[in-house]
Amino acid sequence: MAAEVIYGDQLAQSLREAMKEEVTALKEEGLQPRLVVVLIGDDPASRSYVSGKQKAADFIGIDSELITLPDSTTEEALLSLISKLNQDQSVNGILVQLPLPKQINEQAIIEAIDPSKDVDGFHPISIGRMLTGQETFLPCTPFGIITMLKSKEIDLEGKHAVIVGRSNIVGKPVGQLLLNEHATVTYTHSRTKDMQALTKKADVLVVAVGRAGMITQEYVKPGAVVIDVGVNRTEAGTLTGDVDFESVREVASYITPVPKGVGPMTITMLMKNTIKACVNQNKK
Ligand SMILES: Nc1nc(=O)c2c([nH]1)NC[C@@H]1CN(c3ccc(C(=O)N[C@@H](CCC(=O)O)C(=O)O)cc3)C=[N+]21
Repeated sequence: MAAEVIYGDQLAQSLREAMKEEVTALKEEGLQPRLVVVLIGDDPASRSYVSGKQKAADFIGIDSELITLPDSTTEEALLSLISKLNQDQSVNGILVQLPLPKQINEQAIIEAIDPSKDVDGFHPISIGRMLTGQETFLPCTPFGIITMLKSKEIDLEGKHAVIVGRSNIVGKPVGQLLLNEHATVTYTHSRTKDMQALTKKADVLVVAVGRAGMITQEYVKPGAVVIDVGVNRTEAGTLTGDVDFESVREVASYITPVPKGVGPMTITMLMKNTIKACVNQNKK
C-alpha cells in the first residue's frame, strides 16, 4: 500500500485562512501585526523564500517589510539595525535570513534580537524554553512538522523518532519537540556509523541534511512516517527533497512531498509566531 501524502500547502492554506480572521479581529482592536525580514546579499534561494513569506503575510493581513542589505554589510551595521528594530514598538517580529556572509558572526546576531521579537525561535532563551517545555516561540520548521503530524493525528507517544541531520535550525530542535511529545529520539548525522541500521528502526523519520534523494527505500521501515525537510535546487531549477519520494512512498505510511510539504508550513508558523508576538507585546 502506498503512503498517504501529507500536503503541507493545503494545511498551510487552511491555517492561513484562520489566521486571517484572527488578524482581522486584532485590527478591530487597533493592533497591526508587523514583521521585518532582513536579507543580506542576493542569494536566489533566499529570494524565493522571502517572496513566499511576503505572499503569506499579505494574505493574512500581516504587515511585512523586507530590508535588503549588500553582501558587504558589517556585523556592526547589522547589530545597529537590530537594535533599532528592537526599540521600534511598531515591529513585532524580526527575522534575519540565514546563512549570513562570513564577516558576520551569526550567533552574535541571533543573540542580539530581543527574545520577545524572536519569531524564528533561534535565540538561546527561546531554545532553552523549548527544551524545558515552556511556552515560547518555537522554531518554524520543527513547529510546522509537529503541526503536520498532529493534523493527521499521528500518535507519537513511545514511538521511535529518528532524525537525520543535526542543524541548530531543524535537526536538533525537531528532535526536542518530538521528545516533548513523548517519542524516543535518536539523532543521526554525517559521522554516524551504519546510519541505515538506525533509520530502518524509525517509526517517524525526519530528514534534514540537504542531500538530494539520499533516503531511499532501503533506509525506511515499512509503515514509517517520513518527513522530508530537504530543500535542494536541481540543475533545472526545481526543488527536490532529501527523500527519494517515488521509492519511499511505496513502503511508508505517510510521507511529505517537496515542494508543497514542510516548506509552506515553515512560512505559516512564522506568521503564527508573528501574530503571537503582537498579541504578547500588547498585553497589559
Ligand atoms: N532565519 C531564517 N529562518 C528560516 O526559516 C530560514 C532561513 N533563515 N534561511 C533559509 C531557510 C529555508 N527556508 C524555507 C522555507 C520555506 C520554503 C518553501 O516554502 N518552499 C516551497 C517552494 C518554494 C520554491 O519553489 O522556491 C515548498 O517547499 O513548497 C523553502 C525554504 C526557511 N529558512
